[in-house]
Amino acid sequence: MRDLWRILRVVRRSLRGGPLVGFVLAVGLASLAGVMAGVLPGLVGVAIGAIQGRPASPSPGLAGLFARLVSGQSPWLVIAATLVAVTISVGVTMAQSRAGSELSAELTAALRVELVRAALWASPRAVDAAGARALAPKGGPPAPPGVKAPAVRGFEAVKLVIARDAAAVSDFAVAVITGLPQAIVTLLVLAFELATGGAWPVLVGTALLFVLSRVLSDRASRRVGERMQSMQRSDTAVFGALGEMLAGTEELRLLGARQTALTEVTDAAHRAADARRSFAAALAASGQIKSVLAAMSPLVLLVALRLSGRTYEAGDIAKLLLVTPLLLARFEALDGLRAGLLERAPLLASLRDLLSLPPHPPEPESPLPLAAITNDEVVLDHVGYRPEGAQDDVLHDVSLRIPAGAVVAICGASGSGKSTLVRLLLRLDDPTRGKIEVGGVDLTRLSPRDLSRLFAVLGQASVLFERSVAENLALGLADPPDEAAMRRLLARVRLDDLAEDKGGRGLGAVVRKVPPNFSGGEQRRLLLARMLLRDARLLVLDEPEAGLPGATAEELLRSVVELSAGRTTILVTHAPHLVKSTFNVVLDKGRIAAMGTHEELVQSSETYRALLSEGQRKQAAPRPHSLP
Ligand SMILES: Nc1ncnc2c1ncn2[C@@H]1O[C@H](COP(=O)(O)OP(=O)(O)OP(=O)(O)O)[C@@H](O)[C@H]1O
Repeated sequence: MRDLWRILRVVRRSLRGGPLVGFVLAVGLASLAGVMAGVLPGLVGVAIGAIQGRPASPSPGLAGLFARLVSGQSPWLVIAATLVAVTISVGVTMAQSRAGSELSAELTAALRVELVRAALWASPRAVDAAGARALAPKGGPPAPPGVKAPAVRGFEAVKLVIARDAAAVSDFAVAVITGLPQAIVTLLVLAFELATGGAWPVLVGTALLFVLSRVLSDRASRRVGERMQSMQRSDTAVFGALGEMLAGTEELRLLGARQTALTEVTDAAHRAADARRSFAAALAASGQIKSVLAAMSPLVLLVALRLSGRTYEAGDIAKLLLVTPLLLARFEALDGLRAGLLERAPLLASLRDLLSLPPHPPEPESPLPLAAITNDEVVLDHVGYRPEGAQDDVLHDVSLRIPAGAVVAICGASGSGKSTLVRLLLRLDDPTRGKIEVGGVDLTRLSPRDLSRLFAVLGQASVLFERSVAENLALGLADPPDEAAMRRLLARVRLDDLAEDKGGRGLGAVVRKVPPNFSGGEQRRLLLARMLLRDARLLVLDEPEAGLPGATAEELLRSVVELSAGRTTILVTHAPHLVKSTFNVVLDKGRIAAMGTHEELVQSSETYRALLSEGQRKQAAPRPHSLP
């Protein structure tokens, strides 16, 4: 229950309009519907008594008040009054159900917004881990055989939590918010009516019948909960498999692995179907126990009447016959909420877990404005980094000063720590030791939202989104640049066709990934244009030439150096000799092995020479020119 309230509290800020109005309306109508439901059997009993010409004995309850009001009136008038009351009751119930649905829709939307906010602001590593935790079995039965290793599917689980579980939790929250007052109010009204009418044994008998039903169906309810968890894990496996397959359709075709993929998805889908069937069977079994006991309720009524030792009129008996299943249903409703909380405990915990992920990087207590950085010199001061759970440091005691306006190339063999260094600089991860400063300001003193204004980035994982070229270029900019500025920049990165709308492609062309409609080189140039369009003070590029053939890579790197002139630029590259930067830093196994200009390093650094010969060997790889 605590999890549920905590989730609702977080969601409050994303509710549109006056969040209280929806809650008050839903709870108010639910309570009113509860009163009406409790009163109706008594009113029907009065009407039946009136038809028989034997008015019910007026008791102090609401039905008694009604009986006094209609006493001596014609039976038809009493029936008409009862019909009006029934109609009002139906109207209230419909309005309550509508208010509940609206509240549920609003809550679902707000919960999804908050979950997405949490996932976007938290560290991706933490989000992935939260997703993996959501998939881990929590005391239930083991996942169905064939369900994929959950640890690698954290993000898939997060997608499902946001898309599916948010709706399930919202529906349940509304059921609690409205169901609780409704059931309690009805029970109170009925208890009052029965007690004041002297029929309290009916209340006691029904309560005992409910306890019996609870004992018998407890095991069945637990089984429902376990099967539900199992079904959800199998669904996640199908969802994960589908996402992976659809993103890799071309790859699967080229590898000749389509049939394997289909078999895997078929397997997962069938296991999900089995889990669903098994859940449905458990649900039906638990429902049957309840319906058998509900069918026995008239028997309980007769025994209770016999015990009370009084004689009852037909109207009273009719009223009590209506009351017993109603009582039972309200006891069940209350218990259903309790069982629902138990069944949904893992779901609620996953949601709470995700919602309480702290933003990363955290907001400093007293952030310094960007203007506090008066020059763009970058200093790494004894920086070390060990990823969480790793045995060794990936970076060891790295100290480096990059003067303002310099273009510095960071090079080194694969795995030497180049990308890690860039991640620390951008605060995607934080150093485990040492600090990084720009213009004398420790990066941790800046507000995270200022980081995207300080750095413009072209990373290894930079992607274009499936939207127009213009939208891709303007993504994240508070003031979208005008068309002329975009065209000028496209021309500068040598995307003349796009700049001039040639060949049917221009700023409005939509980028597609599968199958791609932009070449690898064009995509990199677009990313370069996107980076340069930002009015950031420092440029950071992590292997912008990655995956491009030699000539294209060389041309791209030359564009980078030419276009970044004047701004402090940190460029991770495997081809430092192509950059002609003033300064190169050579990393080796997480340490700085050498620093200097290209000429100096060629003379002094064995590691650098090895890198160059490796890079040149790749470039000089023989190509077939013509067939004999
Ligand atoms: N989260 C992590 N857990 C464990 N090891 C990690 C983690 N992140 C990085 N590493 C390790 O740190 C080392 C440096 O990785 P990094 O990506 O920085 O290398 P790189 O120089 O950029 O390599 P490449 O040129 O191939 O991109 C690698 O050995 C990598 O396996």
